[in-house]
Amino acid sequence: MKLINVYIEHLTLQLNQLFTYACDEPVQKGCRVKVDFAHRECIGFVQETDVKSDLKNIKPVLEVIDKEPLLNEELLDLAQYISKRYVCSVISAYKTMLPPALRPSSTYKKIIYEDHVYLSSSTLPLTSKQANVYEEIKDKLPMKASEFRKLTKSLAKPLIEKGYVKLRKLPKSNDVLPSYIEDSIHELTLEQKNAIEEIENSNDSCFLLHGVTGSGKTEVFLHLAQTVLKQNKQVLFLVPEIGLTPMMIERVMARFQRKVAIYHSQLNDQEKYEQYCLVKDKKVDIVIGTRSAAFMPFDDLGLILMDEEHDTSYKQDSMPRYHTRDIALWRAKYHGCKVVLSSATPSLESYSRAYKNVYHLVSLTKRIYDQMPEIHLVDMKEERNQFGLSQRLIDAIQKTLDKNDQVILLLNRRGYLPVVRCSNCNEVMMCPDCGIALTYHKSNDSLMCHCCGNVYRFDHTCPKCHSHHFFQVGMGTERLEENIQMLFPNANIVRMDADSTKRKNAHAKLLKEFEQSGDILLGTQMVAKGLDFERVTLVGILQADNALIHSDYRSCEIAYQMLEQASGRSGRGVKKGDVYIQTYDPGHYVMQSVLKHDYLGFFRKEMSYRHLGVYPPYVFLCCIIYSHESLEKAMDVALLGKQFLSQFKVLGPLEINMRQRQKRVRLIVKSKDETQLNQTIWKLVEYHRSLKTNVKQDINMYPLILEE
Ligand SMILES: Nc1ncnc2c1ncn2[C@@H]1O[C@H](COP(=O)(O)OP(=O)(O)OP(=O)(O)O)[C@@H](O)[C@H]1O
Ligand SMILES: [Zn+2]
Repeated sequence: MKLINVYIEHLTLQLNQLFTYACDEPVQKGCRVKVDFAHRECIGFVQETDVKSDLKNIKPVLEVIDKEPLLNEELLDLAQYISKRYVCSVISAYKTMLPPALRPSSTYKKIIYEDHVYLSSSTLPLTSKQANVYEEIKDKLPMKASEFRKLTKSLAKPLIEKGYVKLRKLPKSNDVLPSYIEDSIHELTLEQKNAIEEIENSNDSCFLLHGVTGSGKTEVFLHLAQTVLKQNKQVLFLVPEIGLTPMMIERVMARFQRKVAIYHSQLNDQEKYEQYCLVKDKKVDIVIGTRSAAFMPFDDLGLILMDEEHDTSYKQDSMPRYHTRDIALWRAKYHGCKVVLSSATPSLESYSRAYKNVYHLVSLTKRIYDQMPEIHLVDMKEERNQFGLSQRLIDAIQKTLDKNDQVILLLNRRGYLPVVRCSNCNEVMMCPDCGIALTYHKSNDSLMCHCCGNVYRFDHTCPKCHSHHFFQVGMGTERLEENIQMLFPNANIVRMDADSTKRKNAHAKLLKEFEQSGDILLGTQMVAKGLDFERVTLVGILQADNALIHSDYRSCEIAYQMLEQASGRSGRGVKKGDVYIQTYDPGHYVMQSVLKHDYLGFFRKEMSYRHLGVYPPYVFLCCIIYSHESLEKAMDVALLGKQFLSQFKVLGPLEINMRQRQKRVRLIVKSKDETQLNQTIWKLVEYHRSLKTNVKQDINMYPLILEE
């Protein structure tokens, strides 16, 4: 009997502990096996084969699930890197990397297959009717069996039985691609040409393409991709959010006129599996997708393009809490290819790396039509607020609609009322699990917690004093839509937020609708990103200060990025654009930097604050959250953790919002030395296990956002 070592997923286990089983079938590293673990059937992931062991009573493997490894050598190595860097289990990395249908979980889902009909040959006699149909259909094969039956009706069966056609099972397929559109070929601007040459002629491997909004970065991407595709290598286009995939897909398909693989969270399990196989079986050489697309099984990657590299969606906020940029850099190194990170508002981390020549900085300083939109800071202290809008913004909207141009309005808060407060007793409706105010959603007449997502029925009665009256203060996108429709009854309004885009392909549909017949697109930060509509000449940003109020160390960076990106949607074509930003704090350096489109000024100022406050990019952070139903217990264990980490500067323990009725306490660890931090956190995991406590310890290495 041969022995193998497998990873098993189990909560109480030490991270990455290996277990030995016996297996007489041939099995390779990276295959799944079914094993008996603690009297339960579990899925194990083979890590080592031909193992020697003196252990007695080694149990046999119950079943070998995969004949071939699910992950190639590169991805197996990548999982080790993720585990090490983010202090998580290798198996959690496998889970993230694989499409759900192949995940090493205990209840793995079956892939759905369907019959396809192939041409075969036979000498058995056919009736004339059968022969006629056979002649007709012969050239159209192969096709799906369901289609075949529709075409041949009662003759399907005899044709199959007599062996003229054969059935074969293939994974069920759904086409997720839009149809091709025409490409618009532009002559490159001088800056674009220089950028492309600089990247292609350089021996460096990582580039930061910093170009102002509307400077044609995507065109640079397409040219770089073209060169690599000609060498028969693969290209990966990463975008931060599903909302940005439709445009990228359209532009890439228009340019290269070929099938691409798409990967994002709105695909169902079957579709994900299919897209995964397209890459695995080398049927496509272009992949477009969000975070998880970074794990596609490429075998000859020639280029990675990461659009809007500053976007925080690139970091996964559940285990493994990886950042897509790290994955991109790791894979590029493995394949010996280039990575281009691009943004009009790079993250401070990336820009400072470019500053120090770790990344090669390439800049596009001008828009294609060379006019940045004009920013108007609207001081709301001096304005009458009508339905959340200032008169100046209302006038600007009217003027824009009169010209038959389009408007984008950003309000980064969804729902109808952000806080529901009883006007009799002042009671605020709260989420019992999270302890934060619930948002009223009018469309389904219910209250929703934007932290845990729970929805509560709302009978418009105060649970404390039974009054039926509530204050109507504040507004989310749902209410804004209502208000705007009232102010501009003839305008065609499209709303885009998490609620209106739940359904599959909703982003693409809403954007198409806006492009073809919309006057006003309003929504949350989704409308601030990447959109490229040349008729948009006005952007209005409401409650712009919201983003600044958070106490997070990165709030100002995120606020600046959102405001500058949203502004960047205005006046991208020949016509000049305007932007109205409604704020109570027009003097704030974030507002002043946006006013002048001054990224560098913002960068310098923000860096000086980070230096003073000792925050990234000057140090590395780790955020640790202890959760338990008892606050005291969570506190006690957090304090032990803090003691264990005494060589570092540690902030906390601090109580933060609870979740699922669990009290939560947070530590923030700062270190100038990345390796030392990583090694110590690994030791902390062991230390925590040795405490044998039921307080949960949750580790987030290099967190982007601390406030949860
Ligand atoms: N050389 C060119 N000549 C004319 N139009 C161009 C040229 N290059 C790009 N464009 C067009 O300019 C518009 C803006 O380009 P693109 O979307 O690539 O900007 P971007 O730099 O990615 O902006 P953002 O960061 O705001 O997303 C697009 O509609 C694109 O088709
Ligand atoms: Zn909640």
